[in-house]
Amino acid sequence: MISAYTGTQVRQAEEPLLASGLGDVLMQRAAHGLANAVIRERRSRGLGTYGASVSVLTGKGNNGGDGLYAASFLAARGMRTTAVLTGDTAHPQALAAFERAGGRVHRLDGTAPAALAAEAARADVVIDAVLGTGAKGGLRGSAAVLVAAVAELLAGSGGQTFVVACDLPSGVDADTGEVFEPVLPADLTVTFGGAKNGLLADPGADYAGRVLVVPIGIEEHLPQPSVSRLDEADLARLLPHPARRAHKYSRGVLGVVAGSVDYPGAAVLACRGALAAGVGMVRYLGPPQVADLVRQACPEVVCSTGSVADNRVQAWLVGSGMGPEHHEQLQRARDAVGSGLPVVADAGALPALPETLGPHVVLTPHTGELASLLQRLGRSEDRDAVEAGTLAAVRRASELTGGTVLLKGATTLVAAPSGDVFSQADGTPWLATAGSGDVLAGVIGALLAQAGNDVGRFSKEGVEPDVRWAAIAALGAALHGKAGRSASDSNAGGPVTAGGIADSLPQTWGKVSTLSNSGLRKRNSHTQPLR
Ligand SMILES: NC(=O)C1=CN([C@@H]2O[C@H](COP(=O)(O)OP(=O)(O)OC[C@H]3O[C@@H](n4cnc5c(N)ncnc54)[C@H](O)[C@@H]3O)[C@@H](O)[C@H]2O)[C@@H](O)CC1
Ligand SMILES: [K+]
Repeated sequence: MISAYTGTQVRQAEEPLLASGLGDVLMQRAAHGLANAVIRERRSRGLGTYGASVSVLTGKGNNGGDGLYAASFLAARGMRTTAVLTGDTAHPQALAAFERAGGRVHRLDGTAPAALAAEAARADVVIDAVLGTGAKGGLRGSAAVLVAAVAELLAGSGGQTFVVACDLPSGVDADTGEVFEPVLPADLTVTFGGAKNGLLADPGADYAGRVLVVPIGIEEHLPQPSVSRLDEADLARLLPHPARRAHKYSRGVLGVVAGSVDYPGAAVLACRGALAAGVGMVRYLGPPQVADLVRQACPEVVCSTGSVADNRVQAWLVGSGMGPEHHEQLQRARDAVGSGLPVVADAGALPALPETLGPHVVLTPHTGELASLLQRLGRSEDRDAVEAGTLAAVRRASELTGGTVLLKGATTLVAAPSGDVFSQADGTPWLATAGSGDVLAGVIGALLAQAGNDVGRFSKEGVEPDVRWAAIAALGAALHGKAGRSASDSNAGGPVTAGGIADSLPQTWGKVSTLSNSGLRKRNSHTQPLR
């Protein structure tokens, strides 16, 4: 499990060490981690450090101090280092160490930002160490002009310069993932002590590149994380496996109320997603024409045109491929939610549900649907507002409905009403294809049917009973993302179809579930790139 924290949580964890006079030690550990990441990155590209150039954009706080110390370590490896001081002051000890190591200093104050930006953009490595967790808002004044100019020059340069964000890209809010432009997009973010929430939520994640967590000795003082990401070791432990004497009913039966005469394909894709995600059996309920199509595409599915009450299942999937005019299907969706069983509610079902739900009801909106949901609940957020602050929006929807809310996107966020959030970014942009969401609903439905009652499986991993629904949805998002990536890989990195995602699911499941748990557990996420 990869854990993320707010800036305040990290600063509070640092306090006991700062009180014992270890502030400079912590900073040097962070700086070592950053410098080592730069060296490793160059090595992985077949490049050395001697003679290569580094430019550090430096703020006046501790983030700038990290950057200056890191550059002084890199100078000791033979790199040519330049610092651009954006503030009127800089961390005194770190600046002294930087100058002792032979670094050149430019002061933004009094120098044209354009000239400094041009020099910085010619460097082999740019370290963004202007703002860290102490930032209030984004870059301002000449620092903003400098960073915007560097970003523009690098965007047009063909990607020769490697950009590393120190702790987080300056202008990304550590707590929320909101972005205050301009922000220099990083290839790699090296973050200290624990990941920051803003690196695991869009739009902040768009600017972070790969994220590497460097331990600095504060970890035992950190509280429960507010945002977590399941890694492959978690998937290996949490995905259910059939017992030796399992039968199709004990393995979980999923009822599917999806598709309509207008969108019959959604029913097929939801069923294919569910079948490929290990469920014991799928029962489909819907209009006769759709049921015929489902039977032809998936002979494994038991189809009927009956009611929810007549079907014995462990979980329901409702809503994919349904609109407000499909009254009979919507009534089935409401009945499924009324049954008290776990439900994944997608697309057309979202506007038709009661306002108050339980955490066992997993809603799966995209950003537009989440904005509509929030507006129905009396909030003013539109789609742009949701996109600008995905973490806050998904938490708010979960808090207001009492349901578990999964927001689909490049980063998929799943919020439990307790405020716990899972963030998964396992996929590829090729997953943004018609029908992909129907397959995802199928996967989550299948997992709810198989593992919804297995409280112990999740509590062993420290997941509270009411949060397990969010963990199951996050498992589904991870599996779906990895299957999409694998489908694209088998197409040499090319496009995938929703059906292709479903086809890749069993092999993806097999691969992650046979990973050696113990081996992965030892490779703790703290030193692993998050993506
Ligand atoms: N506290 C510690 O012991 C450690 C902190 N670390 C680093 O320290 C950072 C936090 O340091 P700080 O609390 O000094 O905070 P920052 O380095 O983020 O900067 C805060 C400084 O910038 C100013 N500032 C705030 N918002 C601004 C804005 N929008 N434009 C311009 N200036 C602005 C503030 O007045 C303050 O002087 C972390 O991100 C991390 O990089 C690491 O060295 C590890 C140890
Ligand atoms: K930074």
